[in-house]
Amino acid sequence: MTTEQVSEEHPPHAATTSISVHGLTKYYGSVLAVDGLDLEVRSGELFGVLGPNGAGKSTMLEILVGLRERSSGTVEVLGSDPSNDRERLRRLVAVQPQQAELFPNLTVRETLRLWASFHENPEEPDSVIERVGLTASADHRVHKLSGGQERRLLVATALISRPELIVLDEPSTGLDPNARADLWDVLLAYRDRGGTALLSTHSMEEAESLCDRVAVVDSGKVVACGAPAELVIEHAPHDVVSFRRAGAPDIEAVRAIPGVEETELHGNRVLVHTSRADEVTTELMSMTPVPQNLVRRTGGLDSVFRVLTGRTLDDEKDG
Ligand SMILES: Nc1ncnc2c1ncn2[C@@H]1O[C@H](COP(=O)(O)OP(=O)(O)OP(=O)(O)O)[C@@H](O)[C@H]1O
Repeated sequence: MTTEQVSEEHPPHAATTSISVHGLTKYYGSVLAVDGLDLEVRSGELFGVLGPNGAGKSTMLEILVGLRERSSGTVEVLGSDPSNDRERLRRLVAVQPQQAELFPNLTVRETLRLWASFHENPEEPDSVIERVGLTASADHRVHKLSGGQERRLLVATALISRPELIVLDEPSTGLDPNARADLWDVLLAYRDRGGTALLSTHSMEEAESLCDRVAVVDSGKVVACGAPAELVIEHAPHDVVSFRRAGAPDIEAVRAIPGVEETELHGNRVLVHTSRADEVTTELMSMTPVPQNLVRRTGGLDSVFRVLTGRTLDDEKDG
């Protein structure tokens, strides 16, 4: 694709920042859902908001696209305040909520023709169908599609308006690994054509595999922001060797193994942080009793989240 095609597809926005949020706060009655949140999304990036259930992700996205009023703070999306300039943003921003509804008896092509009719300068439905990998299913009715195909059709309904920005709330929840990978390819291709995407997720794998930059949120606040690899190097550079807590070797003996930097009890697991995972694993396996269900992994965004909040991405907000 040439540079001219890119700019034709998504005329560059004057600023290089697509979304700018400062001190965003949202109360539901006495519940503080978003707590002084700051965020900046650059044009042309795939930006992830990563956090556990209840962290305030959906609330934040809804405020950004003008579906919900904020309690305080400033928000600028593509140069507009979503509270005052909904009409303009409706033309430039496509939104995919957690639960979107399609008409089950329409075919894929009919669905996209219908969605195209809502917009002034839509894309050609067949071209979008091809881009999301649904050409072979173009005449299939929506109720016959697999979960992954349906999700790609939803993204297609968002792409049909040639949005400058696409906002997706947990786009791959409930999909199997292959369907997720297909969906990620569609989003990456959109980004490569010059589009900007903001998505929420509670999957560290999705954030690591898909996103250029990630804001890690907890209890309505950004606790870290950056490229996934940078966040891991900064906050969780060690490997983690973990094993079942029940029947584990004496924890003091584990701590005494050369190379063990830190040990942690988490749920029913013992977590051992080390930058010498080979030697530590060998030592652990020679102990009595032998650690059970031993797993070794390099630090990832889940470790970043745990280091910064003391909880895991699977924890509920008040869990
Ligand atoms: N309409 C509402 N009325 C009252 N409280 C709400 C409402 N919507 C969300 N909340 C509360 O606000 C907090 C943030 O919820 P929100 O749905 O924004 O988080 P989330 O990170 O998107 O979680 P999930 O992944 O479960 O959707 C939670 O404590 C939630 O219970």
